[in-house]
Amino acid sequence: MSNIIYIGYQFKVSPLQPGVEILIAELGYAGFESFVETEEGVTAYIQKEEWNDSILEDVQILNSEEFKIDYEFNEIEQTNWNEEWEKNFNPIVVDNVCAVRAPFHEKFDTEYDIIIEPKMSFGTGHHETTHMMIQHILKNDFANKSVLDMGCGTGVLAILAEMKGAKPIDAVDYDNWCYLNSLENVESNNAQHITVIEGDASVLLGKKYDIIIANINRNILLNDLENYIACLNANGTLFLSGFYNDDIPVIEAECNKNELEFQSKLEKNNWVALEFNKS
Ligand SMILES: C[S@@+](CC[C@H](N)C(=O)[O-])C[C@H]1O[C@@H](n2cnc3c(N)ncnc32)[C@H](O)[C@@H]1O
Repeated sequence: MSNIIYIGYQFKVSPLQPGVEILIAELGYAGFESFVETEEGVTAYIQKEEWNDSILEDVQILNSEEFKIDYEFNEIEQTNWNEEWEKNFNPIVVDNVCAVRAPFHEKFDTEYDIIIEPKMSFGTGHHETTHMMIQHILKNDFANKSVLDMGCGTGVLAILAEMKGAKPIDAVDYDNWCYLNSLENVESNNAQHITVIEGDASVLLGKKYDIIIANINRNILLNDLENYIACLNANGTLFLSGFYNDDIPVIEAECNKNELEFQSKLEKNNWVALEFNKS
């Protein structure tokens, strides 16, 4: 881990809001792993091997009449990521009920208290989509339900599902960092019913679940939805996030095609999290 090379990009954004918020969301989906807000915008870090020039083209597309993005970059060898994280990761509490924090934060007086080891996997609860998926899980009955958390990141959603009584739970991510970080977080939270699996939709063949949670992105979801739905038991529930309001028609059409019925929607800063049921 100590010799992973990261490229740090310093983005200047004007005006800061909503520019920084939109930029962080986009960079997260493009593969950047951590963000430090600065007075001028944000510094974002990506593993050198994940880098490709088309990412900056995507960022340029974000330039609009409302805000402008300039950037500079420097290559850094990251040796103590935790130090950065400790300086910048604030705990969050969702709906006064569920805290997501690092081990070095003080414990909250909440019904659910999730500890995320300070690494770089997506899923600290700060992103709108994670936040809304936590809200969906909090609102629904998970007791004794078998659950798949597809694209588990830190494993935060699988851990909350277990805290709500779900079992057994599979937490799947194709990224080795996320796989390792989820394993660590499952242990830190003393979760007993979660199996962490490194892989993509191909590992789902022949599996069955009562509830599937997938917070990934529009294109992966459209590509893999059929595989997820094939694993969903009759009367099962599918929660999807990682896309915007504008993407709902195409996601909903794909779900309807596979006999899923729309149930509910959460929305935050134009990101959405949908609930479907299988008849
Ligand atoms: C937006 S993050 C969500 C993380 C976490 N579930 C949350 O809600 O915060 C999406 C995760 O999906 C993983 N992912 C992306 N494409 C995938 C695929 N085809 N199969 C499995 N995991 C994938 C990424 O590595 C990333 O950890």
